[in-house]
Amino acid sequence: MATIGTTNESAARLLAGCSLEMTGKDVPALVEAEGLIPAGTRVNVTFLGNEDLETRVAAVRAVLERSLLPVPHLSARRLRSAAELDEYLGRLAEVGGAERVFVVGGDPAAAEGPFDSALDVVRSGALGAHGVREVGVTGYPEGHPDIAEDVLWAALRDKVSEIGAQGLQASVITQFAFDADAVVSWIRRARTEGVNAPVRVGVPGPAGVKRLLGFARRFGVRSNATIVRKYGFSLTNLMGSAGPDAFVDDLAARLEAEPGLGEVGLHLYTFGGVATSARWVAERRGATGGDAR
Ligand SMILES: NC(=O)C1=CN([C@@H]2O[C@H](COP(=O)(O)OP(=O)(O)OC[C@H]3O[C@@H](n4cnc5c(N)ncnc54)[C@H](O)[C@@H]3O)[C@@H](O)[C@H]2O)C=CC1
Ligand SMILES: Nc1nc(=O)c2c([nH]1)NC[C@@H]1CN(c3ccc(C(=O)N[C@@H](CCC(=O)O)C(=O)O)cc3)CN21
Repeated sequence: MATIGTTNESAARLLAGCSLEMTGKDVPALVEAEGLIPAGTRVNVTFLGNEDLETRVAAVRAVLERSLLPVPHLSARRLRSAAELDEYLGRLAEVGGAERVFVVGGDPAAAEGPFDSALDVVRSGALGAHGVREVGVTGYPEGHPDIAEDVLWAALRDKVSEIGAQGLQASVITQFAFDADAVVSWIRRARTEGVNAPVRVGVPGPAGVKRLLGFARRFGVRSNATIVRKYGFSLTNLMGSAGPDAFVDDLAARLEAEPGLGEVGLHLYTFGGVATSARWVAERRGATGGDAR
């Protein structure tokens, strides 16, 4: 059927440019995934509270050594001083991994240093000074448990316009979600808010159902029974694992039915399963006929 064929093509396109995410502890998994991840793939490196600067830099180097593009995260509230921001960006520039960063506010309820929000980090001017050219920021298709909707939209507009004013390229990665409909509505709203930066839709890679629902609870991501069943979870088998197959097909079909949403891609939160996610993308691309770049 023609419609299915076309949808498969757009799913393949989403998967072909898909970015991944890893923590400092995932370097062995990245090594295991060697050969499965196409050169030029963006790999985000998280900024967890329980990892230090050299662990993060080592992960960025591991990404670079595999001809992949590192996107190190900076967590505004976790930075204890402007000097710490400078030191990390300096180390990233030294190893050749400072071109792209992703800036988040950070989960701590209060700032541990001078930066209360991602915008504060952008405004410091430190990014461009260290050679950053692309700055990613967050998006929340289903809202944030502790931040009001109007505050989130104002923050997004302000960040994207400040990044542009500094001559840098803005992009958005959304918090993971299980409901493609909510995601598409959010992108539509972003465009009407004047946010025209490329959006990467965040979705969990294949992982254990219990683990995924645990992370969803921890980060305040909506996961009611209807939505998660549609996503592909089996709630009667919590020991099983679930992948985003249905979500990606659904998203691809919706994007195709609604051209004019601008540049939209995919981002996989791997939650400790970099190799599993890389294998899943490789298999799905094969299955849907997507070509390697
Ligand atoms: N979406 C993602 O992939 C990730 C999201 N986060 C979390 O998202 C939250 C906000 O980060 P951004 O979206 O970059 O917002 P942001 O830094 O652009 O801030 C937006 C507004 O919310 C306030 N804010 C920032 N962090 C907050 C927090 N933890 N609790 C309450 N208010 C906060 C800021 O002062 C500002 O007014 C943080 O909790 C952050 O840790 C953290 C890591 C990854
Ligand atoms: N609000 C919010 N805060 C975040 O920190 C966050 C989000 N949202 N959205 C998704 C991304 C992905 N995040 C993460 C966080 C931790 C691991 C992780 O593997 N952590 C462990 C294992 C913990 C466990 O198994 O429970 C670790 O080794 O630290 C992976 C992705 C952080 N992210």
